[in-house]
Amino acid sequence: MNASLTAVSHRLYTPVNALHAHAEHLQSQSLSDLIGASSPSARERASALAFTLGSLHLDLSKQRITQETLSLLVDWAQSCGLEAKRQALFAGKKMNTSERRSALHMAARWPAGIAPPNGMESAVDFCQHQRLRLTEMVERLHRGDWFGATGQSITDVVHIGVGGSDLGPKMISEALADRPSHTHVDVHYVSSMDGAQLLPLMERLNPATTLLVLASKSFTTADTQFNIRTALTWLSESLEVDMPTVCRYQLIGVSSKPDNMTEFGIPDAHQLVFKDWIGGRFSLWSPIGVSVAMQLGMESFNALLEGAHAMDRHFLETPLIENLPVLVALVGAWNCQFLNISTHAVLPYDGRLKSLPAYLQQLEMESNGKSVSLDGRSVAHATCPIIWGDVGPNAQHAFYQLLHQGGHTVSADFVAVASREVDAPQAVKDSLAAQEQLTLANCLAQAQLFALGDDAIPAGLRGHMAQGYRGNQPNSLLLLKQLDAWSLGALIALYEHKVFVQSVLWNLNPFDQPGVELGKKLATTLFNTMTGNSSEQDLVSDPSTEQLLHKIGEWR
Ligand SMILES: O=P(O)(O)OC[C@H]1O[C@](O)(CO)[C@@H](O)[C@@H]1O
Repeated sequence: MNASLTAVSHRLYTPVNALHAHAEHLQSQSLSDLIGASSPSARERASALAFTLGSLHLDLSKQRITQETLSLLVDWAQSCGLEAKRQALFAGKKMNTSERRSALHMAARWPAGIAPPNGMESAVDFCQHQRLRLTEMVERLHRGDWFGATGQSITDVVHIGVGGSDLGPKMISEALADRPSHTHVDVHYVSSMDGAQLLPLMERLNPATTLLVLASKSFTTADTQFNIRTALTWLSESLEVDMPTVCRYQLIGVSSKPDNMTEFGIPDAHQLVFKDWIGGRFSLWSPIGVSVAMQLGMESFNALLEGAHAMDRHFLETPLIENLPVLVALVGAWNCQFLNISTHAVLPYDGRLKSLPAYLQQLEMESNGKSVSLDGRSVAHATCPIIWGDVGPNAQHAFYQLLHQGGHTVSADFVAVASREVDAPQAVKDSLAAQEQLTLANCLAQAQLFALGDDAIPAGLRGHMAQGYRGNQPNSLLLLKQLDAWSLGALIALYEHKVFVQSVLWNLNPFDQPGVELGKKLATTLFNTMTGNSSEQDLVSDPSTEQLLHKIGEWR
């Protein structure tokens, strides 16, 4: 019997107890012991923990795991019924139990001509119909056949949404902005409820050639409703046309509530619909991505969906031990639950991925930041870690000091791109190629230093360099061959399935967000108080808030 099993034999054997015992046993081994030059099996281990799918490469060799860890983790996943639940997800079973809904974002990227799994067929039909409508709208815009209320052709699109109706499309638009595209349309994103992002656009853009996209699954989110009201008022006032006319010509609606869109004055031909079985934070593949398609063109948008679909098939069909989203999820849960690492940094080594950390914050934390399990019990441990991060090379000059020598243990995902296609004169290309290599070298060096600490310092330099790098900070590398639409689609779908797998391990519903709703209700109450519309029950009772309301009132 091995050491971990000996330890667990004193307690009731469960996969979770076995993992705790294994974690205790591994405490004595640092990452240096596992991957350092002195470890005889380091090379073999590194190669066993590296996985490639198409243009995506995953390296888990700097995680605090052994083959035994992985096999215990897979046992745990199997004991949670992961294989059956994965099947149920794709078959459209109501995985979102609190809202009694399926979670079929995979249907939005299922290609025509490939039979979907049983149970997903009607969802795929619906999504393909909406994709045709979306394609028509995008092509009309790109042909220059979309005219504003005063007869001028549209040049700019302002996408107004928040949370899942903003973060995904915005992140993709930024990441792929330099891809060749034949469109002449500029896309801008507005989400902040205070109007701070909208104001400069209203100063800069031509109202006669600006199209608004109102992206809101629920069609009730105050942030979006207030932004759209200001933007429509701007168009109506500056063009001197009434509001219904502006809505008829210069507004597209994307929502799961077609009746609300109609009531708002959005003509049927300018409505795109997705169903409530696509969660907000999983919706960038649905018509919520229309602005991405408007910016990049349908070819790139379709390639994004194809990459995501390839990851869906891989997730659905591959054994757990070789399954990329499963492995990433298992390692994440291992760090969080068994090694007690409660924060996780997302560090893209490519400026085009600057919004990836914010996107993943919502995807992971809104999905699995929960402590009541599916059977209504309190979960006894922290679930999702705190996700945070920034563009890696810039962050090296900001918060890496703490990661290297501060007292916190942090896990990290490094995300890097191996090469970049640039259309520029040869000398500029050469110079940029050197920048790429410098960036990759920095990425690998930091990952090494996180893992090995002082042991990463070459012997010849040890005397000259400050010591005290703790190391032992586990990290993964996700390397894309290129930052193209296919690879990005596959990467994002990997993270989506990671979230699902972790929800199965922790027995959570990843598809609702009850905690967010209470905050919204409280804000409405305070808004009513501030605008003099409060009723008796709206009155704020705590003196701290009352005092602040008073101060704001004094200064406004
Ligand atoms: O698309 P909607 O309905 O406007 O919601 C926006 C966001 O608000 C939330 O409900 C809460 O932040 C998210 O889940 C959602 O993505």
